[in-house]
Amino acid sequence: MKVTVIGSGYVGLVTGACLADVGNDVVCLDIDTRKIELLESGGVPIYEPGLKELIQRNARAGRLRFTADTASAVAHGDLLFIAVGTPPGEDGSADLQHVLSAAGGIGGHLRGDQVIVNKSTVPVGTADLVRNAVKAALDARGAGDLRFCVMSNPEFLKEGAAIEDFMRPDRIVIGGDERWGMDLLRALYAPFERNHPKVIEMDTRSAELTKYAANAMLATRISFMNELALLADRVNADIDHVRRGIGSDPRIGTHFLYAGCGYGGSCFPKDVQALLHTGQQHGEPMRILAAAEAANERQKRVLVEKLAEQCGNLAGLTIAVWGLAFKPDTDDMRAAPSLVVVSELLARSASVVAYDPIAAENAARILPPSERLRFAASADMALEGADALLIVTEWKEFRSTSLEKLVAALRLRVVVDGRNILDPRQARAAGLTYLCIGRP
Ligand SMILES: NC(=O)C1=CN([C@@H]2O[C@H](COP(=O)(O)OP(=O)(O)OC[C@H]3O[C@@H](n4cnc5c(N)ncnc54)[C@H](O)[C@@H]3O)[C@@H](O)[C@H]2O)C=CC1
Ligand SMILES: O=C(O)[C@H]1O[C@H](OP(=O)(O)OP(=O)(O)OC[C@H]2O[C@@H](n3ccc(=O)[nH]c3=O)[C@H](O)[C@@H]2O)[C@H](O)[C@@H](O)[C@@H]1O
Repeated sequence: MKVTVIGSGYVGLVTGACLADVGNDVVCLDIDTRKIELLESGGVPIYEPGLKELIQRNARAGRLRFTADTASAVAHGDLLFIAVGTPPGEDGSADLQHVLSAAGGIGGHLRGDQVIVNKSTVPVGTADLVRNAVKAALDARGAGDLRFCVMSNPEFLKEGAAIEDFMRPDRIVIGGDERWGMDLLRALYAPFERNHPKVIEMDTRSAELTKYAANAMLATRISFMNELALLADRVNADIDHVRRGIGSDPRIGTHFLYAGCGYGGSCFPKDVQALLHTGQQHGEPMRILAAAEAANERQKRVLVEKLAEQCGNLAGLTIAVWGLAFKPDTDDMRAAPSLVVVSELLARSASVVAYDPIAAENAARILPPSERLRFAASADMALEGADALLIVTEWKEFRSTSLEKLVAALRLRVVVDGRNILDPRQARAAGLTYLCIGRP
C-alpha cells in the first residue's frame, strides 16, 4: 500500500520504517529540512534501538523515502498518517497547531479517495477539527468534492522498545465512522496480527479518549506505587516485596509497578495534564488523576530530600548524577525527572557532575554546563571528586557497578538510588550509606 507519514519524529519514523518493513511503499514528510537531509543521507535524528538499521534497510530497498515537499508527499499516500507533536499549551491542554497545520497541508494537496489517520495523541473531538481544516483547504482550491475520511489510530509504543511494540502490538485501536476507511486501515495492519486478532474497532471519539485513558491509568499506577513506597520507608516495609505480593494477582498484574523517582517523558506528564484539562472543560474534574500528578511532582524531589536528610546542607558538595534520560535506552530528555533533580541540587548550591550514555547532549541543551554543572564522559569519571552519587535512570551499565569502587570514590560514601537497582544489603556491607525508594 502507498503510505505517507507526516512528522518524522519518534512515532513517525518508527511507524514509517515498520510499515515499509512489511512491504508498504512509504514516504515520510517533515517540515524540518535538516532532519530530512540527515535521513536522506542515511542518518537518524533520534536514538531508538534498532531504528537506524531498519530505516537503512528499507531505504536501500526503495520502500522508504524522506521528503520536505508536502505536495508530493500528500499525493503519494492512500493512507496519510499524522504523527506530529502535540506539546502541552500554557494551560496544560494539548497544543494542536502542528496537527491542524498538517491537516491544512493535506487539504492543499489531497488527490481524493484518501484516508487521513491521526496517530498523534489528541483530545476528543480533534478528528472533527482535522476534517474541518482539510475541508476548508479543499474548498479554498475549489476541490470540495474530493473524497476523504478522518480516522483515529492512537499509538501505544514505548520509547526504547518502540520497534518491538509496533511490530508486536498488544492491540491496534482504530476509531472511525466510515467503513471504507476502516477496511483500508485494517488491511494495512493485517500483517501485524499474526493469527491473533489485535484490531479493536470503535468510533473516533472513543479511540481518542482510549489513548489518554491508557497513559493516565499507567501514570496513576506509578504514582500509587511511589506513594506506597514513601509509606514503606516510614513503616520499615519493603516495596519490592509488596510489588511481588500484589503483582501476582492477575487483576493487578506485574508490569508497571516499579517505584522510582517519578515518571517523565514526552507523554505521561503532558497527557495527564491534557486529560485534566479536558475534564475541567467538560465539568468533570479528574480527581484521581490530579492526585497522581501531584504525587509525581513530589516524587521527583524525593532523591534530593533524602540526600539532604543524610548530608545536611548540600552547599559546596559535589554530587555525581548517573542517568539523565527519562528512562533507559532513549536520548529523550522531555520532562525527565533528572531535570528536577539537577536543578534542585544546583538551587541548593551543590555542584553536579552528570553522566548519561546517550542523552547527555540533549540534556546539555536544557541544562547548559556551568561552573557548577559538568557532564562527564563516563560513569567512573562522574565519580571523580564526588561526595555522593544519585542514580536517576536505570541504564544497564549501572546495574553491576563495583561497590568497592563507589566506596573508594565517594568522599561521603553516600548513594541515593532512585531506581532501586543496587542490592541494599550488599551496598551496606560494602560500607556505603545506601538510600533507595521504599526498601529498608
Ligand atoms: N514519543 C512517543 O513515545 C509517543 C508519542 N506519541 C504521540 O505521537 C505524537 C508525536 O510524538 P513524537 O514522535 O514523540 O514527536 P516528535 O517531536 O519527536 O516529532 C514530531 C515531528 O513532526 C514534525 N512536524 C511538525 N509539524 C509538522 C507538519 N506540519 N508537517 C510535517 N511535519 C511536522 C516535527 O518537525 C517533528 O520532527 C505526539 O502526539 C505524541 O504524544 C504517542 C505514542 C508514543
Ligand atoms: O504515549 C506515549 O508516548 C507512550 O507513553 C509511555 O511510554 P514511554 O513514555 O516511552 O515510557 P514508559 O516505559 O511508559 O515510561 C514512562 C515513565 O514511567 C516511569 N516508570 C515506568 C514504569 C514503572 O514501573 N515505573 C516508572 O517509574 C519510567 O521511568 C518513565 O519515566 C507508554 O508506556 C506508552 O504505551 C505510550 O505509547
